[in-house]
Amino acid sequence: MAKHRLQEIVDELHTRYAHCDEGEVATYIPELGKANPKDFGICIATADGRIFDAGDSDRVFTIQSISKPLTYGMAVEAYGRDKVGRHVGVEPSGDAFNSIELESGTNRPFNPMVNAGAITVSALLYQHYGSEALEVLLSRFSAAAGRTLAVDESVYASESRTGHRNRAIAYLLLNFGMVEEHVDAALDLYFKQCSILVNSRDLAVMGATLANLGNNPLTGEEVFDIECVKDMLSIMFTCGMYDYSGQWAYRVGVPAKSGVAGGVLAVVNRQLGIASYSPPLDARGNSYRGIEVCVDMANELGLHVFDCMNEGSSYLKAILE
Ligand SMILES: NC(=O)CC[C@H](N)C(=O)O
Repeated sequence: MAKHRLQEIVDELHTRYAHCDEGEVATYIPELGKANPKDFGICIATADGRIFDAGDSDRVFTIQSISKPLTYGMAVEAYGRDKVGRHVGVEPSGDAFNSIELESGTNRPFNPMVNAGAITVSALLYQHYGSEALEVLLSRFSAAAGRTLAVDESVYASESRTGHRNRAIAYLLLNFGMVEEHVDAALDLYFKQCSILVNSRDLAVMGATLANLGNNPLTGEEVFDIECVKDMLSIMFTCGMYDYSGQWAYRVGVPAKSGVAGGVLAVVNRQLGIASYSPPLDARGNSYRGIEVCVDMANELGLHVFDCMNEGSSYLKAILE
């Protein structure tokens, strides 16, 4: 039987970038520095539950900032958009992910995709769920991935021991009333959510769950409320790749989120979850190969939301038939 076009493309892209050695593995969280820079996995999950993968797509790594859109969706679900909006904005910051800058006038973090915004969101979740927050979060992430996920205790301990900058950000947020008391518990939740172990396949299925309006296409489980999915994807589109978000929208043109362990998750609305894993990062903290793979895939499959091949998603629809 002929290879499916999506299997062909993941295989081609894996071969194309297999020997690329650009980028540096993150070491500011010491445990992340142990990653093998050669690890490289790509996975596509379709909104109707098919999987196409290549390379080390089963290799686990910590989700890091790719947790941020998921916790944001959970907070919007728990509190509603207005209340969450009083604590965190929706504007791209144009700054690095760990910037201490807050929005002038409101003192809110710019958006939930940078650390300041994500810590605020974790604080809201802690306030809502108390000591059960981690369990609630793990079960939601697991439902999105379609398998039981767990925290990598050594990455968590490593970040908790060295995360002074995030601690400073959290106390600044306390000073401005963006987070309330329990700062240390909120930070602990944030460090743990970043340390959840996933593989590229898990991320792709999470992406397919978002693409499929919040319903996991492999398990049939309703994971996220449809209104929250709209908010999650909007913010991933404008802010998901930090200070590369403008270029990403220009070159790839779909919502996405990266993490410092080397994961990238992209979503083609109603159609695909795309994930890659490659630990070496560029200067902005995005996986070097992850960006290249997504740029090429977007060009070759006409994924960009404004691509002329993408009229009514017809090109991809035909491939998916
Ligand atoms: N960009 C990232 O993935 C950052 C997440 C990391 N846990 C941090 O807070 O620094």
